[in-house]
Amino acid sequence: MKVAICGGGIAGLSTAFYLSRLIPTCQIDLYERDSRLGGWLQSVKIPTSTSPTGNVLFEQGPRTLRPSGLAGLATVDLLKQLKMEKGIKPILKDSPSAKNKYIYYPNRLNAVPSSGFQALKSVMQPALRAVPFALLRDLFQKKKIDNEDESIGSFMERRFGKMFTHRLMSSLINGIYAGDLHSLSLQSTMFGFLADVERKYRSVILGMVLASIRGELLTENQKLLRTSLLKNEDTKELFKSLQSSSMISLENGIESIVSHLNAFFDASSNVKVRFNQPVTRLALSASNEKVEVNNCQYDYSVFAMPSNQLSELLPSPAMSTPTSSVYVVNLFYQDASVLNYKGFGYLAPLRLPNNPNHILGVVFDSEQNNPEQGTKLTVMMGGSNYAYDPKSIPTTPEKAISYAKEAVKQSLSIHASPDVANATLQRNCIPQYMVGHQHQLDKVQSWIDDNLRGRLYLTGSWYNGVSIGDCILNGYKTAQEIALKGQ
Ligand SMILES: Cc1cc2nc3c(=O)[nH]c(=O)nc-3n(C[C@H](O)[C@H](O)[C@H](O)COP(=O)(O)OP(=O)(O)OC[C@H]3O[C@@H](n4cnc5c(N)ncnc54)[C@H](O)[C@@H]3O)c2cc1C
Ligand SMILES: C=Cc1c2[nH]c(c1C)Cc1[nH]c(c(CCC(=O)O)c1C)Cc1[nH]c(c(C)c1CCC(=O)O)Cc1[nH]c(c(C)c1C=C)C2
Repeated sequence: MKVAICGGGIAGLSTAFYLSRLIPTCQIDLYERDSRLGGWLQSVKIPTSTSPTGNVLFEQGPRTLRPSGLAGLATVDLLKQLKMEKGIKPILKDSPSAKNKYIYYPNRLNAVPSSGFQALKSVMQPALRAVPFALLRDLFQKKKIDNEDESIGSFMERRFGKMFTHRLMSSLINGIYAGDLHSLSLQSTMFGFLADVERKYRSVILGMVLASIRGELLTENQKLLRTSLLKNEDTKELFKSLQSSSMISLENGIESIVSHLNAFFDASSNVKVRFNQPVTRLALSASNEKVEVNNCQYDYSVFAMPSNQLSELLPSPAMSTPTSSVYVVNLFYQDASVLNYKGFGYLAPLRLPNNPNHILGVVFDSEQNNPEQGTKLTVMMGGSNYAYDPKSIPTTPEKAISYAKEAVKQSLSIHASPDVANATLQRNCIPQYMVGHQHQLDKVQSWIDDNLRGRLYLTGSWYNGVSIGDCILNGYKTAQEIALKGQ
């Protein structure tokens, strides 16, 4: 069997890895248009004399992995298979970094409640005073009468009221999708399960408790994937040991996953990585028995590229997943005491007054991984605001760094200048699953089934889940489906 995997981000890489393990006789060609693998996984080490390690490790993209849930199980399995468990830096659930998340509103940090009791106390904070009333409101709200998809904002306002939605939920959506919760689909984002809970139980708060107790939060297919992943005793043991952690980071940076995968492919006889080879042609062969990628024929192909490539390569119905762009500014201070907060970081609500540079939030990186023994922050700017106001995109990295310094001065009272600063504009980096995303995806999938005889698989952040864990899980699932067909 021959398989082409199009795209060398974490989605394509994990698909290639699992397929190579499931079918050692399968010849796998992985096409990547760039000279590097990893896509948005971008860890950089910048030399500096201000750190005892001689450099400072910055994440220009993702930095944390979720070890819980089905996507978390797939992540842990991949880390175990790659023998990376020793490099895992767990962030324990009861640590300040996990418990302390903040909302910046209107001009101060508000600690997000991490327990029921704290939720009641949150009336004392401007950003969160609606929380207790929002939770009460949900208990008496009627449920939606139809099953149509709606925006996260519409759902949250209906269940929990406007203030809770604007101040807390819009911040959270900034911190995951860098998006506008009034445009994003409830059904297709990580909150999709809430629609099912409301349909079945009316109250979301009560329903989540009952659904979790009854094991209803996973579909039958997901339960099969979980059983399959847990068959590996080593994975099961590592997964169990990480359940006391809310997140994990990796000692040598998130991109170390890519280096381990690359080393695996170099050592394997059945995976060929085609660097600097963009996929420019994708079609069913004349015999209808093969799929052609560029000028080679394969039994199956896996599409792990941005959805805008779909309409360039196939006459399928459009899959126009919009995207948001984020300016990522990394700051390092040799002084470990410049930050007066312990926690994961803070997020800003969507329409924060006096936020001309569209600050989305700041990650307190040195709280999670601090070999440099200083203070490390990542300021993220833009998101949906850059789409509404493209002129606000900083025209140079220096400008972005000055905006980031202004933000940490205003929000964290950090007046010192950073010893090392790094700014990267990540254009079109986070897919925006708009209302109706799943309906669009279904149309494309049925076109592919009809016109490519099911020989093309879609995976990646553009389709069903933006987290690294979602991409790895879908890579595992896709490899299993191809292996099943190849039997
Ligand atoms: C700033 C930022 C912070 C994030 N933080 C987190 C986090 O903390 N935790 C988390 O779980 N997730 C996080 N994410 C999300 C996660 O990083 C991404 O969703 C995920 O990496 C996407 O992987 P992918 O393989 O689907 O796509 P991509 O990484 O986009 O990879 C696609 C690959 O396809 C290649 N390609 C494109 N077109 C072609 C072509 N025609 N031919 C050949 N190759 C092609 C590209 O060069 C690229 O290598 C973050 C994302 C960003 C941008
Ligand atoms: C300030 C902007 C952003 C921060 N992270 C991201 C943006 C745009 C991107 C991002 N972060 C996470 C994911 C994966 C989502 C998932 O499905 O797991 C993505 C795409 C991880 C994450 N970040 C926050 C949460 C609650 C999560 C998911 C759950 C988890 O892993 O625990 C919130 C959050 N993000 C940022 C900050 C500063 C912050 C909270 C204070 C940065």
